[in-house]
Amino acid sequence: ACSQKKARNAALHPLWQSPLTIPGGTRQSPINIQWRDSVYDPFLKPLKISYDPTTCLHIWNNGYSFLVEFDDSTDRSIIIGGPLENQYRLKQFHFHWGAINDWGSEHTVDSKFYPAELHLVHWNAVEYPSFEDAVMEGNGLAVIGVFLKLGARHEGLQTLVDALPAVRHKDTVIEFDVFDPSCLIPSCPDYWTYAGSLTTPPLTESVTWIIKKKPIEVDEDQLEAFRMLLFTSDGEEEKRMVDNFRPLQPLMNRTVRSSFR
Ligand SMILES: N=Nc1ccc(S(N)(=O)=O)cc1
Ligand SMILES: [Zn+2]
Repeated sequence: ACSQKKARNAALHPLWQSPLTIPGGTRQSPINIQWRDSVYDPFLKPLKISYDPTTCLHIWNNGYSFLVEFDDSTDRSIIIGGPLENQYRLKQFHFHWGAINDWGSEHTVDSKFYPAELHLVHWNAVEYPSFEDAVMEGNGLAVIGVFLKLGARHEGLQTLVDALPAVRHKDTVIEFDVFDPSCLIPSCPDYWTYAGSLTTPPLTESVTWIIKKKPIEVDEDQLEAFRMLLFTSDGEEEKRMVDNFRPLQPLMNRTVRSSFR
């Protein structure tokens, strides 16, 4: 059994091989969201999202996902309201997905996996001078999670999908100068929120998670386009970029709040 575990572990991408628990972690992510255990909080405000599409910079493959990065030197693309004390600046968004449609998301709802999950990463530029500083603070980051489900083709996502062949290998980048990520966020205002962490190293417990209740629909070809990306650099033995999600973490002493009854 031990040698089997070693073999299975060796099959994992280096990022997820290390014992993925941080000592003393009490608010790790992702978690299963048990709908019936979430607590409606009438004081939660609607989340206000205002992105400036011209703050979009580039897409790059960083070896564990593909990231669309934004110019976060000003407050042009921000979110405010919801569970947040002040406004947070958009820095990047990325996805997590599976090798097949049965899994791929990081969070689950009533133990159901979605084939993929979008993360829009924001940082508290009101209280901290940089993203790197905010990553170390309990209220430093706010990440909006959006589930992707198999269905109709998503026209807004397609502009991203068309660019993916250009970032197939790790550490490749392509300029991407106008994109409004709000087209990837469901119009339904309902969300769950809880205190959590980054789901990849440094795994710091600095994230206010805002998980949208409604998924967006994407089609099979669009999911397949994610799966043709590679973890590996040009010239290395190819390893398909799939199953780049962290295992579920214990809820411990946390309550998931809902913005809806
Ligand atoms: N180092 N930056 C990171 C930003 C966001 C995430 S996640 N997957 O929690 O949104 C992980 C790492
Ligand atoms: Zn993520």
